[in-house]
Amino acid sequence: MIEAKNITKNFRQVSALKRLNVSFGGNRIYGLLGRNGAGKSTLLNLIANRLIPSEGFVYVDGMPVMENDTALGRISYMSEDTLYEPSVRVRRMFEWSKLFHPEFDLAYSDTLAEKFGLDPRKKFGQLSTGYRSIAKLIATLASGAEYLLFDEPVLGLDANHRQLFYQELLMRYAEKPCTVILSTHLIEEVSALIEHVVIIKDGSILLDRPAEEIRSMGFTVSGRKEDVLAWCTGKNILGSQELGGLMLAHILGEPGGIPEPLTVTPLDLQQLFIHLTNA
Ligand SMILES: Nc1ncnc2c1ncn2[C@@H]1O[C@H](COP(=O)(O)OP(=O)(O)OP(=O)(O)O)[C@@H](O)[C@H]1O
Repeated sequence: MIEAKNITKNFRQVSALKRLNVSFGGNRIYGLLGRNGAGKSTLLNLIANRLIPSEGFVYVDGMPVMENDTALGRISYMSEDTLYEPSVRVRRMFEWSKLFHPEFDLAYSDTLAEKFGLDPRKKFGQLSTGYRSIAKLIATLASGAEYLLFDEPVLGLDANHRQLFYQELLMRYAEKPCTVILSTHLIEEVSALIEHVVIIKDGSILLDRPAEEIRSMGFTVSGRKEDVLAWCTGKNILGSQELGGLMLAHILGEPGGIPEPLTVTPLDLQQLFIHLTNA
């Protein structure tokens, strides 16, 4: 279990995290969501001991992460920042990772490199933006760590590579149980993967719930515009979309008795996110 207890992080005038308490564990896939500047990267950097909290502590399986190689060895963190020298070849980067993560699976990283079309003989600095992300993704997927942290993992990846990453992540997760934290703005793309949602707003936790529970907080009703509008009067509407004569309305609460011509589907995570983080 990763536990962030009473964490405050100040950068001069900016208070990035404010007395935040959150935990991640139980071999689940977490979606760490929040608008730009909410504090997601700061939280991940604190968990991975790349930043020191102004107040509070981070524990991994009961051990403080600060200057604790055993605790840190259980975490593999793919961050937006690049820690690798441009002159390092990709294969060498994987070999170095094995020094820190003894369970690192070099055969698996080679297989992944082939699947993504990444040439492991290339120097890190010669890679395109997308392939730099891919090299870092592979290093985390193959790390063998118990906790896999991804900060904007698919930044710069094309649609095919994004899909491949999600597939490989699920395969890795199925084969070797681990706790995954995915910080991303692509909510629709990851909503099927996420089992637990943590939303940060202005440095505090706004929502920390199983995805299933969130989906049952509301529903989406669709049908002919006039039927939807008539039925929705007086309901707690999060938002709506129109296409031709059809309309989708996202509503908080229980569906109750919905008339025949309308269709009900589970609430979309992205709609709820927009509603909760807009104010
Ligand atoms: N090194 C730093 N120095 C000063 N301020 C910082 C630093 N790092 C982060 N901040 C500030 O802390 C706040 C949280 O930033 P953070 O990068 O954690 O947000 P985020 O949720 O990851 O945002 P995004 O989705 O845009 O990447 C922001 O106001 C940011 O400007």
